[in-house]
Amino acid sequence: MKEIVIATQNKGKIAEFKQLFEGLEVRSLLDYPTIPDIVEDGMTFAENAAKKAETLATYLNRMVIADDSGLQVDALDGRPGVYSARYAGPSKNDIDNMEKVLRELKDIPSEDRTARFICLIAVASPNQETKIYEGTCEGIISNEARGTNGFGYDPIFYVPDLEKTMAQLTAEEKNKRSHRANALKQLLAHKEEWSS
Ligand SMILES: O=c1nc[nH]c2c1ncn2[C@H]1C[C@H](O)[C@@H](COP(=O)(O)OP(=O)(O)OP(=O)(O)O)O1
Ligand SMILES: [Mg+2]
Repeated sequence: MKEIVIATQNKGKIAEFKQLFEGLEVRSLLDYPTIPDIVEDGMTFAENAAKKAETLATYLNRMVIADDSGLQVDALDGRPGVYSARYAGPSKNDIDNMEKVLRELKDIPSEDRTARFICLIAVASPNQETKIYEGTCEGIISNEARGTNGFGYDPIFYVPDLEKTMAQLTAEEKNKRSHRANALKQLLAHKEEWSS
């Protein structure tokens, strides 16, 4: 079976990529525990995605993809943005991160709680220019957490046309419309750019 390597330690992302890349063997940083942590010090999702993909591609001497993603809330001037994973502190706690967002939006009415998930996927290969693909997914920040599927900010991300939070969707439903699925569609639509 053909395999794809994804430079991520996030179990939620890994589970989604396993479904999205149905038929491929998906490997991740969890399969290479001796590789040192990759510091995400970029100013943009694209920089962080490229750094994660390039670091592991150099280390393994093969093609690697990486996903840098996060939540952008309009009423918070785009925060948590690139700091989504560590929004409430270095422990990267999903519950604390969601509580912080809900607290900051406490007095904001629902029509002003617009937000989007963003996903940048980088494809890096040794001695090749790194390619970047983007996907987004629009929603509203709910007043409270609802649902237990997915990961990260999914329980507070309400999808208006489905009248559910992302965490109330099945994995199949999320994978049809998520920022990650949309970025992957772009990647697959531009295969000629990176598959040489
Ligand atoms: O579909 C999603 N549903 C809910 N939340 C999401 C999603 N996609 C990203 N997110 C949030 C989680 C985390 O707070 C941040 C990603 O941060 P990000 O640095 O890309 O990932 P990470 O540090 O968890 O793992 P890694 O860097 O090893 O891939 O955005
Ligand atoms: Mg990260």
